[in-house]
Amino acid sequence: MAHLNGFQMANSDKPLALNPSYILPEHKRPQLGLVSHSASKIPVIDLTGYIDETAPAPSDLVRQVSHACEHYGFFQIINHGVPDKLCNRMLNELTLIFQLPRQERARLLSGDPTKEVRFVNYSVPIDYSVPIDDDGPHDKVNMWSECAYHRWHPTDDFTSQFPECLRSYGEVMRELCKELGGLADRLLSLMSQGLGLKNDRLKRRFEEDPSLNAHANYYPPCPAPELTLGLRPHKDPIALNMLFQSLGASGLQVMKDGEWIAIDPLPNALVINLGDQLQILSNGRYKSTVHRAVNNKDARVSQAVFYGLASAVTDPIEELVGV
Ligand SMILES: O=C(O)CCC(=O)C(=O)O
Ligand SMILES: [Fe+2]
Repeated sequence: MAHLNGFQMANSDKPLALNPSYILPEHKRPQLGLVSHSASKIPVIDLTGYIDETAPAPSDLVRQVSHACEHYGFFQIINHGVPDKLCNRMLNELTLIFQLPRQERARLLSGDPTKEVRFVNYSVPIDYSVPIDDDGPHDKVNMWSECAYHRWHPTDDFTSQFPECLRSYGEVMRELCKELGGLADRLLSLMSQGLGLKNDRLKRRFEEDPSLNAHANYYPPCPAPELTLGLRPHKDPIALNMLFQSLGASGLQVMKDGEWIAIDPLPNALVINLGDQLQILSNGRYKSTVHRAVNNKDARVSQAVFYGLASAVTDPIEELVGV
């Protein structure tokens, strides 16, 4: 990805620079030399031929998904049925929205979570408390990233609220999200089957009270990846994340058995991870896992498409209680 020298955060009239507000205290730094880049450490699951979520899936596929959900909370999928061209077009359009003049992004900058479309970065005060599993008081340090939040939906035109400057990004997202609705159904069916439930059990539960949000993340080129973080260690509070990442820069890292493992981008793969809601719905069988994003000398983008329940409080699926 091209170097964007001179990137400006939406609310700053100066090019982004490594000032003390981005530098982590020593014990919070990412220690990149200790991170494992072994591709085999996080499962890669091939979904070839799995098209109809209403039919029973091959038992080996169900086993692979269930094993990944129980032991990692993260896996990558290939041959997932979402056209690769569309995924790449979306990542290109996403990159372009962070090349918009910063004044255009500034108009959409807001810490108000009720706004349907908004940009955020860590120097904008948030007027609500985000339920994240944080590992300590480094709140004063800004993360080296900016994000565009918006709703998504497989069939509604969620882009009708988008301003003109997001039109082209919105068009490709709308097309992509039609596909992601189907992918989410297939994944939830595999997970339901892995839990010994009816294929449509999780899907039906989500449909009672759905929440659909997308986070388009931009990590600007960083002169000192060792001293900064793009996203602090956290678990996703919602149920399911379908995550796209740009090729060429590795940034996503997952905590497993006390070690950070990089999920280096794989061509045409999507990263799937579970959040706290699926851990609860599965009565603790499936795992929500701590992860973070680190920076690179080059820019990196990712698109996190979250699906889950709107309510902050949820119970395990009834059939899984007391078994
Ligand atoms: O950029 C990434 O790969 C991670 C994004 C993420 O964890 C999030 O948006 O919650
Ligand atoms: Fe996350």
